[in-house]
Amino acid sequence: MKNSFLGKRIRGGGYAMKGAWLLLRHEPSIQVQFVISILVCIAGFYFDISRTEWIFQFFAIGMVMSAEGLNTAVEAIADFVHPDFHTKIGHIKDVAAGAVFIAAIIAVIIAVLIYYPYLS
Ligand SMILES: Nc1ncnc2c1ncn2[C@@H]1O[C@H](COP(=O)(O)OP(=O)(O)OP(=O)(O)O)[C@@H](O)[C@H]1O
Repeated sequence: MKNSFLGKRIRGGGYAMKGAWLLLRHEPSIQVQFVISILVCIAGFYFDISRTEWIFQFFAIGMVMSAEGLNTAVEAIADFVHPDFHTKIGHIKDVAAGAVFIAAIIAVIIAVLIYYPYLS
């Protein structure tokens, strides 16, 4: 079982859950995004948004938090392979942060499209 296909998949899932817990426990940006996610979910229940709106909302939350997690991993790799200042490392980190920025902008647009009709 330990080295079977299923055993490896289950172990991989365990490592992934450990990684998600580490992000939530130690990354301030992920913690902020998690709190914002809870708040928009409360807003979703309050305004009784539709099933489709919930799908887009969860998609936006997943997109931003996944991008942030990958950005954290890129930053950690960059600092590990090259702890000193280097323009290339700066460029790599900026690009990774840019991916989070794009996801966040799209999430804000989705939030406006969902909640504007309920607020106007
Ligand atoms: N080793 C480096 N060499 C060159 N520029 C760097 C280096 N480290 C950071 N920078 C620059 O500083 C910016 C911020 O990097 P940093 O690693 O501090 O990320 P951060 O966004 O502050 O994330 P966190 O708060 O999670 O540490 C980078 O986007 C990059 O422009």
